[in-house]
Amino acid sequence: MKVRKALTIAGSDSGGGAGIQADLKTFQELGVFGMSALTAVTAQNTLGVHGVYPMTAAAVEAQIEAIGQDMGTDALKTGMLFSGEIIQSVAKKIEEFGWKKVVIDPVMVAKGGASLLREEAIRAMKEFLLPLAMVITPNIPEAEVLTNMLIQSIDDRKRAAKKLYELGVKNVVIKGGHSDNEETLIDLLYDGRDFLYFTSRRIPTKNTHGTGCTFAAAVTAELAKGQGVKEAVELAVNYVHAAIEMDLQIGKGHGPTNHWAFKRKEAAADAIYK
Ligand SMILES: Nc1ncnc2c1ncn2[C@@H]1O[C@H](COP(=O)(O)OP(=O)(O)O)[C@@H](O)[C@H]1O
Ligand SMILES: Cc1ncc(COP(=O)(O)OP(=O)(O)O)c(N)n1
Repeated sequence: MKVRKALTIAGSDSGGGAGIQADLKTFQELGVFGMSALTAVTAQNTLGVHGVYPMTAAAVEAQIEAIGQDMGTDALKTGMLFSGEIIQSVAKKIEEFGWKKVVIDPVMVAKGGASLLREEAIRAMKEFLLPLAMVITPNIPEAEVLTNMLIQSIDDRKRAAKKLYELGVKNVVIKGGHSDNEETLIDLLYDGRDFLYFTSRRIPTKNTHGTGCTFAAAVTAELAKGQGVKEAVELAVNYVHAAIEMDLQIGKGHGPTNHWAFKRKEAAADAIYK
């Protein structure tokens, strides 16, 4: 059996719901071997971010180098990158190792409002990282920052997706969690030619901490297994939906999602149809 590998380059969430913890749980659940390069440690729980302690760019490079020199990876994702300097180091290493299945989750702000990316880093992200992306997965506020646009309608989102594509990203997913529709959510995929709409029911819950990380990690895991972008995004939409639907009720604030849920749902469906 060939073991598929996926790398996350992201920050640590001590609360376990977002960041590298969410990524590694998702990789494991989807059957790929997870590896990590840490960009920052956050002291975080369901109530918010209480401290951010970035790694040096040299430490981030050394971790990626260690993985690239020995194990390699079938796909990678980036999450919290914190500074322009770290972004440049990450982009340099991705190019050096010639990695192509690159998923960029342009993490900027945590749910409670804490900044996870310095303002000066946005330019570096657009200049150095986005041209290397096979897939980018911004939420609506992140897409607004990256395109300098106000996004209120689906047509705005389509225009923003085209702008991001023009920056060199091969596939753009603008997620719909922050839209004002209380019934349904649309995650939109643009591949430079067609728009695809993944529609799901909005689940009324405050326990959505780490949904963005989990979504991008699921896309990465599927790409690592050899799936196409459309199939990977479709799986990610379903994976996150199950994780929100069967929430865990942990903590006093915005609780984490349930990374076991997707497999449990699949197992239950298998049992029914046996
Ligand atoms: N309340 C919800 N019910 C169902 N799906 C949701 C809900 N909130 C977010 N999602 C899904 O979670 C994923 C992440 O969405 P979004 O909230 O836009 O990103 P982020 O977590 O990065 O802010 C998307 O697939 C979105 O459709
Ligand atoms: C360490 C770390 N990385 C990323 C995030 C943001 O995660 P996201 O999935 O966008 O979830 P919310 O913060 O919006 O719940 C984070 N909080 N911490």
